[in-house]
Amino acid sequence: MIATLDDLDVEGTTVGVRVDVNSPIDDDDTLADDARLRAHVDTLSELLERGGQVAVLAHQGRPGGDDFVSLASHADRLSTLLDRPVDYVDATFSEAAREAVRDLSNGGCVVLENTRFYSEEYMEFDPERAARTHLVAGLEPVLDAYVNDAFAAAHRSQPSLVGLPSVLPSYAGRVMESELDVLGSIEETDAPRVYVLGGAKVSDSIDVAWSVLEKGLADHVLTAGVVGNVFLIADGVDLGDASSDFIYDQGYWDEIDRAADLLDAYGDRIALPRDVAVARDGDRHELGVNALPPGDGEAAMDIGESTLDYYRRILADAETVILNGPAGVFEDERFQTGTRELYGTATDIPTSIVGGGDTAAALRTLGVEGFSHVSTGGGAALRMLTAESLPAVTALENAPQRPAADD
Ligand SMILES: Nc1ncnc2c1ncn2[C@@H]1O[C@H](COP(=O)(O)OP(=O)(O)OP(=O)(O)O)[C@@H](O)[C@H]1O
Ligand SMILES: O=C(O)[C@H](O)COP(=O)(O)O
Repeated sequence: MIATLDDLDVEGTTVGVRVDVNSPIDDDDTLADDARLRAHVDTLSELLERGGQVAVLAHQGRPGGDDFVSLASHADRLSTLLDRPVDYVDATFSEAAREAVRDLSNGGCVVLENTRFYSEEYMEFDPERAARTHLVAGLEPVLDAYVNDAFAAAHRSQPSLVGLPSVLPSYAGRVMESELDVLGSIEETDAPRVYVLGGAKVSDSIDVAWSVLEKGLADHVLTAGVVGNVFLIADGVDLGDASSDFIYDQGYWDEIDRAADLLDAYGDRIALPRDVAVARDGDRHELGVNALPPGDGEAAMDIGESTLDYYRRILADAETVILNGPAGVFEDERFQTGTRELYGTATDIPTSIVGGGDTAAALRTLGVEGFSHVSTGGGAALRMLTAESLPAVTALENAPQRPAADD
């Protein structure tokens, strides 16, 4: 059983809140998109309005990446979104950070520096070992409680996610709570249950497909995007050099064998595209799989109309649909049809759940709305959709005794 903000006596309490604001970054190293920050406004406002003092912890990017930047601009943006002053300190657990946290008054908020500026935070530990890291030792003395709202990072076993809840009374924030409510009960959703796997993360999608087919969670798996292309090749279709080279360059060539094994084991429940769209003379041009390979240099960039008809027929009987990854290269207007139509059809199904940060952004751009739930998580959502536990969630479940709630 995980405690929530309803169980926390907030007034006068100093709370470390782990959020996931890992976002696209502009050339000047500042935040380019605030969607992930906006998701955490409810949790942070509630804590501040209930008289808490909040120290925000988060990572941004990965060491070596162009988006591995300070959280200064995140703090600025958060101040606007929360409509109150938000401090920022360029330290995470040093004396300067502790001083900034101790200086908070009730209703005060400080953003600490990118947790991954410290090497331990980019390692995976078991919770007990994570509790003995510098970050946890440095922050524990100035925090009374810990709130984890970072569902999108909950598949990582890193100190700020599993170490702090080992030593502090711990609670799920509002984002975490709602994600767990929906994604934690996939097994309880009504069947027939259809998984739609698109996008470009082929290995992850094949893992999900294995798991949900093996566990009997999926009545059908519909493939699209690069995932669909890999399954077509695994099924013996010649997609031509452009698509094959792309799959090879992305490091997914070995996945073709895994896809073939999956087709051998569960082929009757896996649906493959019946046609694809390529760019020909500058326009979208659809080709049935029997007409493949496409011309020189033509890559399969989207699913076509006959695939959409086929998938719509399967979806017509579904009670629950779980979707991850776009059906095509939605960044190019000519190849948005598959994603817009397939996801649009899914909104008519009683329970429709979307996972994947890029997918959520694509749907916003395409104006497709009306799902039962759009997850803030990419990798974390995928893992939950296979009904597997997440280390940061387990850490919350095992967190120590907590003080009584406000009333
Ligand atoms: N047929 C295709 N060929 C090449 N790329 C494709 C194709 N179909 C989809 N894509 C690409 O897949 C990418 C998105 O896939 P991805 O798996 O990263 O989505 P996601 O799961 O929503 O993301 P995340 O897990 O990062 O939140 C897009 O950039 C899109 O252009
Ligand atoms: O964007 C995400 O999926 C999360 O913030 C986790 O980031 P990571 O994959 O770099 O650990």
